Amino acid sequence: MADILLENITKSYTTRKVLDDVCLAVKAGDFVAVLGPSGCGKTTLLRLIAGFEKLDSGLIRLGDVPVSSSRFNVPPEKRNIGIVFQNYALWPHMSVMENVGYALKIAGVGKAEWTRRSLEALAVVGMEGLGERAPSDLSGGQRQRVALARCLAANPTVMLLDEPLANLDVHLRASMENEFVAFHRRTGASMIYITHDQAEAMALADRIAVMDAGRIVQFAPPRELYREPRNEMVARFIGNGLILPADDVDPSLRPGHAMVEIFGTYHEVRASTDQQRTSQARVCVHPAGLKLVRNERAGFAATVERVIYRGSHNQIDFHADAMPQVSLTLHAPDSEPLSPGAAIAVRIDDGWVIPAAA
Ligand SMILES: Nc1ncnc2c1ncn2[C@@H]1O[C@H](COP(=O)(O)OP(=O)(O)OP(=O)(O)O)[C@@H](O)[C@H]1O
Repeated sequence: MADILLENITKSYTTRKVLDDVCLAVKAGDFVAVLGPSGCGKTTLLRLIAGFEKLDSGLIRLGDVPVSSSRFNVPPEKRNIGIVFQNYALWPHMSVMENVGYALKIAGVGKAEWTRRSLEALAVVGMEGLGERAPSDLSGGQRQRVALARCLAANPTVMLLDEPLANLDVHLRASMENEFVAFHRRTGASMIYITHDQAEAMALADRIAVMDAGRIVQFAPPRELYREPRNEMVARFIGNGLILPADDVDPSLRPGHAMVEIFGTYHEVRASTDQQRTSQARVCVHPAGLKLVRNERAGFAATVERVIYRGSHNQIDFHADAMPQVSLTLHAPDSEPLSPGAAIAVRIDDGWVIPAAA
């Protein structure tokens, strides 16, 4: 395992800046997800770490070794990095065993040794007995397992995964998620996992770097991103965050909290300990933090738009009467009979004042 350190990385294609002063420190053995919308620069970041692209400025270190700068670029095969791509990148003319053992073979490892390590790696990913098959005779999930076994056999200190589950169906995705976690535990490799699926990132990673337009906006554990998003982009991207306008933000009540006025009623929400008193702010709430209340003075007035039965709860889509153009959502027990058009009152049980831009 190795630390991965990115210092002030900048990369442009022609005149377009794709990565803009990116800094990231991944501790040895950490599982980090890089999450962001399409085109924000995730794959470019990964290709720079792997050594497939040269950076314009900044420095990348793997462990203690500087591997990329504007002046030098250690080639990919000298970085001891394992890579798993979305399209598996298996060689179609080779058997499963040959695919898994190929890197060891060309590195000069003897046949007995590469066969032993390949068999062991295949067993770890539950593919024993399938070594003689051709990749074309495997399912998508099995191919991804072979790609994982290939990494495992090479025993890398750093693993990069670029949307490895994107081509798999929902059930396979869930079982492969477990596979990745087990793989990480077993190898202790530092892992960087690229995805645009926030649920996947939350399920897998110790920490998530949220990217937007070539920058890392926030790098934090999943819980912190969900509860304390640094800006509106992160708030909306993680856990279906909803943004509400707040007036009269008063943090004097107790540290880490603030009283805010939202749609004419007062609510206590969480806030940064250095939140200043201000006349206007934006508050992030999640469907789970909004509650129906019987006493209409205890919540803001709202109107039900749609009720969707979700088994464990009903999803209530509604709008605040003070802001009818924006649809909001809360979860209510199935015992609560509501129809579209019903007048309701909604209290904010949990919310977070988004810090003012620094
Ligand atoms: N070789 C290239 N030449 C020119 N532009 C490129 C090249 N590779 C990527 N880009 C552009 O750089 C930007 C970032 O691309 P990148 O693939 O890193 O984004 P991404 O976040 O991985 O997106 P996605 O989730 O869609 O894969 C995009 O606007 C893309 O069009």
